[in-house]
Amino acid sequence: MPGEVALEASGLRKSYGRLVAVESLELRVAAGTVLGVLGPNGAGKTTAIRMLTTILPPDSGSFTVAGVPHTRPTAIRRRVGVLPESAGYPLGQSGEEWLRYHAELFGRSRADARDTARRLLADVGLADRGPALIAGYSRGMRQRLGIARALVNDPDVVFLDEPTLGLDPMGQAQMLDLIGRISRERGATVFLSTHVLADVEQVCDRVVILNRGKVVAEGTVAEVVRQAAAPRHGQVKIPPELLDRALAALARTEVLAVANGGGRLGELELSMPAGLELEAAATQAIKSLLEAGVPVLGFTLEGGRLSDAFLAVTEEVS
Ligand SMILES: Nc1ncnc2c1ncn2[C@@H]1O[C@H](COP(=O)(O)OP(=O)(O)OP(=O)(O)O)[C@@H](O)[C@H]1O
Repeated sequence: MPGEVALEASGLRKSYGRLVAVESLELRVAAGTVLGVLGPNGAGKTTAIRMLTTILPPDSGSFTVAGVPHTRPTAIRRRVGVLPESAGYPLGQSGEEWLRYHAELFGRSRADARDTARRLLADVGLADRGPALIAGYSRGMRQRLGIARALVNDPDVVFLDEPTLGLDPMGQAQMLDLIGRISRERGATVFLSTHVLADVEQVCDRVVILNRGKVVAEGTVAEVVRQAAAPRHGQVKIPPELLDRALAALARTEVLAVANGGGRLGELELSMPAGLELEAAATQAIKSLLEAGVPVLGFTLEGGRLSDAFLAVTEEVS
């Protein structure tokens, strides 16, 4: 359903007693998007997922999932798949039995449920482990089984709460590959709650940063970095013997410079202050070096870092 809106929320709010967990959530997510939802601990990510999957009723506000309004929770549940933050698994069942059971819960016939279970096990790289007891699965295998379970009903929107938590690098890579495929091969929309900024940079089309229950930044990774007015970074290479002269020259500009590796390599790490045009800052730095008689042997500018943007939009109030 390209061009359609998969997820929309307006003024969504939830409090636990006096604590406001989600203050006023505004979202509009196009179908097929992999949306990364970032936020410090307690920002309201899990609460938002619980509301959008109809587990938790909001105090106020409204939302739609795959075009279905929140007033029809049963219809929404048929259209979503969820991998909860700490999913529990029946250790005494095999992966295939467990998936078959869930496929039957969604109304599939026994034969269809068995085929679905086997197909999904293959999709998540567990084809040969389907008959084995879940008790013997590694954490990464359990998480992939959890994704398979979230897909038994061919959902339009898949909610994943911290899916790479506790996985080793291989497990993380497999999980990220799987997340990308959910969008590419199934056309489903993914709501990915995570603390891992690198995961977002790798698989997400768009990002939302939540802080204290509110969206504080939204857009593509590049847009969020720009909106956040985070500092930008670069590196300059100069002859090591001219290090002091270079640092003195740069100290007269608005660019902050620090020598890498104690200065032996002649590499300086540059930090351009937020608010200063990147090109202007770079020009200023190079000009001041050349005017001081310091040859510039190399110069690179990095794209904005999501980690800096994250800190810039969350640190002043946390
Ligand atoms: N059942 C509950 N009862 C009371 N307070 C709760 C409950 N669930 C969450 N909270 C509080 O609501 C706030 C938001 O919690 P939530 O779990 O939604 O945040 P989160 O962004 O998912 O956090 P984390 O990244 O740590 O998982 C937190 O302050 C949390 O302590």
